[in-house]
Amino acid sequence: MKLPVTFEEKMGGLLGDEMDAYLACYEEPRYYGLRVNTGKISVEEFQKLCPFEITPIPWIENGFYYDGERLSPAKHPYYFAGLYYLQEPSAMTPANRLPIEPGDKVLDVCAAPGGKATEIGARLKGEGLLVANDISSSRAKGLLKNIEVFGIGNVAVLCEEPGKLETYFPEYFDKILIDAPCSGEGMFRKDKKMVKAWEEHGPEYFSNIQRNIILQAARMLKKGGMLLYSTCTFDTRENEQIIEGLRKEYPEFRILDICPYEGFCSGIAQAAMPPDEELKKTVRIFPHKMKGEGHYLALLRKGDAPPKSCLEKEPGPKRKTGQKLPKEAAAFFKDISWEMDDGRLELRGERLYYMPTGVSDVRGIRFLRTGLLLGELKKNRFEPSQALAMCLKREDYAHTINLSSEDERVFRYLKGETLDVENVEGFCDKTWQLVCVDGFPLGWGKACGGVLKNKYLPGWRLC
Ligand SMILES: C[S@@+](CC[C@H](N)C(=O)[O-])C[C@H]1O[C@@H](n2cnc3c(N)ncnc32)[C@H](O)[C@@H]1O
Repeated sequence: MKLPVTFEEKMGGLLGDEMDAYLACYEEPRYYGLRVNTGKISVEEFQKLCPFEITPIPWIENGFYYDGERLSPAKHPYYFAGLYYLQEPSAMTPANRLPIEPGDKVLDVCAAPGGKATEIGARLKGEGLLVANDISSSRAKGLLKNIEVFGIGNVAVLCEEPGKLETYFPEYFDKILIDAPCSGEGMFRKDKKMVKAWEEHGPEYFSNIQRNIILQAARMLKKGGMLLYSTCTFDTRENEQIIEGLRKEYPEFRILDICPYEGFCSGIAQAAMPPDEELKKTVRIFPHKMKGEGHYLALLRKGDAPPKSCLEKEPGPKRKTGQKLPKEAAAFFKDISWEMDDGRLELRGERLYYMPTGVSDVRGIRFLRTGLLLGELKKNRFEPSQALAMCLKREDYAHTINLSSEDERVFRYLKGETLDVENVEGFCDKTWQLVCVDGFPLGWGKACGGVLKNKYLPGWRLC
């Protein structure tokens, strides 16, 4: 693979004797990874169920390698059921090493398409709040879809400049993840187009953006909160020097140790002026040292106090919009076993939402979604949403049609076709049916005279 000369010179300076081993990696195939959605299934259960070969990624409890040259896990029904996300192994590390607790308020500043936000959402276990933001509205649409497929309902998906966000969320979040836009040097093997992009916009260009984002994020973090900064590039201007810039501006930020793995390399103390030994606590992932394409990560705490779990001690602003379940929806929700808090219901036009606790008013911010869209009120009836289907467990809803992943009707359902379901266990005429694959919800159908009218979201259908 042809690499830019200036890039090779720089890497030679960074790696010294290891440069030959690093360059040899470009002759090897790239790594493919799959991350289990622990919000839907345990790792053990998934390993039993998984129909193709996977091998554990040693530093990520819910991460696995698969042979991406031979297999297409994105075409399997379990992917549509949100049981896993496909992600390059080293890119799994930032969200994995940010300690998330259910109940935290977490901001993912640069979240699209959701590789880290989906993991954060799974680890919140439905408690607390995930604010997933991306400046690009087209990328934020993909982010929303991935969050919905994963069944994450305690969420706000925003599409805003971090500089504007900070006026709404001063010292608001317990945890913040910045997976910064970067020159992508760790992506060269995975995607050759990244080399050309690097030549157009290199480390100098991105470091200016990163400097601003990290300072804006710092102001949105509570005292005692944790911030994880990551890139998929090797240049010190985008990595250690960004951390150093933050600490010069806000000396209360302390660098924390990151849960180790034998293949991790230390950050580079000499990248700072004067050299800063603390930077050695930050982590570099190089492809010649471990089976991942390349990443940098730094974990920091703002001040000393431990972060407060926001929910019990500090309930969010009381919302005035809470209301009783509209009568059109009440009949439908009798079949759902959730205990719902009426105070969290919000009707906007015809759309009914279930709001997370602790979310502040986001009027004035560009957003794609706040809360879980439950469904829409039509003339005297209620249509449940795709997002609701993905949030449910099979046992949460009274009427389910469960098909085996080997049943060809699963693929026909995903393509949007009407299905013959009269002989399927659980079939019940004239009701909304939750269609499941091996017990995991895929979407809705409406039973009518022995057939199932397909209500799988048109934009998600298999082509
Ligand atoms: C490395 S990607 C994020 C990948 C994502 N975290 C994931 O794991 O799927 C960086 C993202 O930052 C977004 N971005 C670029 N400039 C930004 C800014 N100033 N504020 C917020 N997001 C920005 C880009 O649109 C891009 O989606």
